Amino acid sequence: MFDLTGKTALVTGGGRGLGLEMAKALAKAGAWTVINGRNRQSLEEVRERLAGEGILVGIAAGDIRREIGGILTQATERTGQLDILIHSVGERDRRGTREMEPHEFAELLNTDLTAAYSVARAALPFLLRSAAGRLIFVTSIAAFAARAGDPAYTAAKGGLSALTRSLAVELGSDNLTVNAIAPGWFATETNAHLAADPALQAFVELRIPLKRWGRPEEIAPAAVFLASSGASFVNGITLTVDGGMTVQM
Ligand SMILES: NC(=O)c1ccc[n+]([C@@H]2O[C@H](COP(=O)([O-])OP(=O)(O)OC[C@H]3O[C@@H](n4cnc5c(N)ncnc54)[C@H](O)[C@@H]3O)[C@@H](O)[C@H]2O)c1
Ligand SMILES: O=C(O)[C@H](O)[C@@H](O)[C@H](O)[C@H](O)CO
Repeated sequence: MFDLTGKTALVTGGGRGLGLEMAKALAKAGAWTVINGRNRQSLEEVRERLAGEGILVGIAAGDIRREIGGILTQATERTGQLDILIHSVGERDRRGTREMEPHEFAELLNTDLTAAYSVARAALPFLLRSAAGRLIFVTSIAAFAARAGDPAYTAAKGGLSALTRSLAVELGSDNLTVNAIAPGWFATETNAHLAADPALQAFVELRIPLKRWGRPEEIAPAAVFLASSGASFVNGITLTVDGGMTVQM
């Protein structure tokens, strides 16, 4: 039910963090998996490291905001198909409303929301040719619950969850489903300084029912599930993986 043999997957932002964890899991489930990032050299290093662990992946270097055509060409080079697209790129710019100029707000929205639309649109011809195409966005619990002083990221992720519903309704079919994953607080590289901060630990214990940060690899099973035939009738959802943080009063 969760076997991805014969599928080809592209994970944007797959060179590190949650994207890398999801890519590894797709590859282990049998998909030919291609990781995207901006820096070819660092993708090559990741590829070599994974090969040492017995996980073989392809690479597709390029900036998703400008080079999606070339990224898709690289991603489909080997198999001529693309069945699963996990769009994990997401930048943060945590400046409050008093600090952030409108053009800076627009820039983050461009990276986190508009580019997601462009990536999805460019990949559509491939995904629709698949017997069971899977478009999966990576949003955030910021889509449902705001933290103070983070207007652009909050708006972008809220928009991305809405875009998930919109595309699921417009394009959903036996050939394509559109879903999202909303991670909560994960101790990824980007959050390492926060995860190591003892002052935040009390907050984590109070606010997250599991009383701890998510381990990066704990995001991966959600991706495998949504990508698999096991999720054939799941369309338009945002699957939250947050240790219960957003359901607690
Ligand atoms: N880490 C968390 O706790 C957390 C929580 C909620 C949501 N998320 C979301 O999950 C996703 C992954 O988060 P992460 O913490 O692993 O991120 P990260 O910053 O560690 O990794 C993102 C990767 O994307 C690449 N990237 C950035 N811009 C790009 C571009 N324009 N083109 C191509 N590649 C680009 C980066 O180089 C990096 O390798 C993001 O969308 C983020 O918003 C993360
Ligand atoms: O991408 C996100 O949505 C964020 O990374 C957060 O959810 C962090 O994990 C948290 O804010 C820790 O500071």
